[in-house]
This record gives sequence, C-alpha cells and structure tokens, in this order.
Amino acid sequence: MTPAARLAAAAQVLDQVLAGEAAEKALIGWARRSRFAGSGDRAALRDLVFDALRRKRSLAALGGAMTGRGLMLGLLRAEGRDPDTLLTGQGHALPPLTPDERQAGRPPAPGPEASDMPDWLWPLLLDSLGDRAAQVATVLQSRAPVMLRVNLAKANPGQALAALAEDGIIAEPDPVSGTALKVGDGARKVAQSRAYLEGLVELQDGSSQATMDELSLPRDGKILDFCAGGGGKSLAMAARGGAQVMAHDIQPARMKDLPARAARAGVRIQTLETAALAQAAPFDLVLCDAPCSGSGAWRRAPEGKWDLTPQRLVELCAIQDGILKQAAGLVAPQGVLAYATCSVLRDENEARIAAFVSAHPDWRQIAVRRWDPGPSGDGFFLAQLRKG
Ligand SMILES: C[S@@+](CC[C@H](N)C(=O)[O-])C[C@H]1O[C@@H](n2cnc3c(N)ncnc32)[C@H](O)[C@@H]1O
Repeated sequence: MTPAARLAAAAQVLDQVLAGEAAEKALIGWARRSRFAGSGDRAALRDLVFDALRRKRSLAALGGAMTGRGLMLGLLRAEGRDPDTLLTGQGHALPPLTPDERQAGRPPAPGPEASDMPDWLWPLLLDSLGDRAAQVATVLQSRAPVMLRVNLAKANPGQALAALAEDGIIAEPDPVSGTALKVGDGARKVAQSRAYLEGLVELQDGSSQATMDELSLPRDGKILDFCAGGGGKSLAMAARGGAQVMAHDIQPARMKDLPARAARAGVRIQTLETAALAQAAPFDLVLCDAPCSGSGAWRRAPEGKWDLTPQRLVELCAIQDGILKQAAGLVAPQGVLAYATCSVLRDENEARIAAFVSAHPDWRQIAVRRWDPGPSGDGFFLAQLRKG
C-alpha cells in the first residue's frame, strides 16, 4: 500500500472508532476486509490509528474536524507535511482538500486541548502532578518504548542481549531497573525470538520492573499477587527466587496463560481461586496491583484517556478501597501489604492509602514511590504498609 492509501485506511478505521468501536476490533475488521494488505501495512496502519488516538483533541483542532479525515489532516499538519502530496484522490488516496478544509483548522489552545486531555481531568492532573502535569501529558502523546525484563531465573542481561541479537533484535540495558532492556530495532520480532520463547526475557514495562526492585520481597515464606491478571508481577517476583509465589484474580480466567508462562520462565506459581485464599493465608507479602484508570499507561491504551468519566473514577476508587481492605486481612502479623497502580492520579494513589490508614489505624505506610511516564516506562505508584 502507498503511504496515501494507508492514510485513507487509517481515516476509515478512525471513523469507526469515533463511532464507538474499540480500536483493536476496528483494526482486525479492516485486516479481514483487506486481504491485499501485508504485515507491514497492518503495522503502519495500527501506528497511524494509535498515534491519532493519543492526540485526538489537538489533531482535531489542527485538522478542523473530529473525523477520521480531520485527524489525519491534523496529523500531517502537526508533522509539517504537505497534505496535497497525500490527499490526491488518485488510486486509494483520500480526496483532495476542499476550499473549506484549507481554511479550517487552528493551533490547539494551551492547556487540556494542546495536552490532549479531557477538560474535567486537567485539574486532577494538575493537583496530582503539579508543574509536571504538562510534561507528563506530553509524554502520553507519543508511543511507549518496548521494554523487556530479563528473567533472572534463566539468564543475566548479557546472555539475554546476546540471544536477542541472534534474532536481529537490538536492545540495551535501561537504567530504570537492573532487569530492564529497552528494545531499539526489531521490536516486532520479539514474540517469535528464541530469547522470548525460551523464557530468557518477558515483555514488561520498565516502571513495573522498578516496582519489583522496590518491593520488600521476603527471602522465604509466601507471597500473594492478589490482582494477578495475566501474572506479569507474579512472574517477576518468582524470578527473584526465595519465597513461594501464589497468584489470585477475581476473574480467574485472566490467569489462564499463567501456567504456560511460568513453565517458559522456569518458575513455580500456584494460582488460587478466591475460595482458597483464607486457607492459604497468612502471607508475608500481599501485592495489590489494583485495577485503575491506567492513566500512567495511556500511551499504550489511549482510548482509556477519552473513555474515563468522573463517575468511573469514583467507582474505581471504591474498588481499590475494597481490595485494600480484603487484602489486608490476608497479611501475616509482621508482613507487608503493597498497593500499586499504573495511574498518576492522586485520587487512586495517595488518597486511597490515606483513606485506608484512616479506616485501619493499626496500619502505617512504610514506603511510597511514584514513577512518572517517561523514556523507560509508564506512570506507576507503589505504597507499602505494615501493621503496628
Ligand atoms: C492492573 S490489573 C493486574 C495486572 C497484573 N498484575 C499484571 O502485572 O499483568 C488488575 C487486575 O485486578 C483484578 N481485580 C479486580 N477487582 C479485583 C478484586 N476485588 N480482587 C482481586 N482482583 C481483582 C482484575 O481482574 C485485573 O486482572
């Protein structure tokens, strides 16, 4: 496909997304209808669609319309490219600009529009991040790095880098964590590489890895990953060796791939249904990687930024409170309760810990850390608490 045809396809997919369809679903639908497209076309289309979704508001201002065509026009203008070279109407290209379109479009207004944030969220971001808010919003406008975690149970960073290089994947150690590698070239080959298939590396965000470095992991005893999901944190904790790692999720189906992932990584992780928790307790460490707005990771999932509502945020905070309360009951007397989110919002982070400690005065915070989204990873929050 020509660059102009890719642009036209992206405009079509974006119109479906703006009409309410999930971006992944719209992209799959397009690929099914477009058998002529190769893997390079699909990847380029995906990049165009997600680039536009990250910057939907500012691009619509520049392009003069909140439509697929308006967003693509805004993207070209933002990149200083001449729309007339791509919107030619020839072949599969979009039709040429109309006189009205030439007049339409303006620079986005400073503040939430230029920062690609919903208006209601902007004050919360300022309250949470202070003078870092605009910088964080800017980071969330561009693509996230592809980060790998070296599985220390199977390899050291040098061995992992050498194995990746055999498959043409060029990565380098990243200062965010001793286990972190940032992929430069060959990111799309990772999932088929020997290093990945043999469990030398896992795909894991850099800040998530830094969180693991920060956690007070017990040398022996038992750890519970209370909100395990696909098990990324369970795997990272198990790779450190020592304590026995157990994984739980309110939706056990989310952990369905965990046994295979653990086998590939050469570690043991026991999954627990909710009914089995009480019998397996107490745990020396309970990690709650709680469901959240995902605001620290909106580079990867930009639709979340536009779909979040004040009401949903209130609901999420209530879920987070419930999780902390339930998990606290599973911690051993001298154990640690750890609470993490991939959100940058104070409401979901410091405010939840404050609410928990106020309702449970026998608990105190022993450590807290925030990571802003940046070149090494997503925004992340980690607080650790102990009883007494
Ligand atoms: C942020 S995700 C976890 C990501 C995962 N730890 C990882 O590293 O890949 C949050 C998970 O919490 C689970 N969850 C939601 N409410 C829960 C609850 N009340 N108890 C336990 N898990 C819950 C969700 O099903 C979801 O899988």
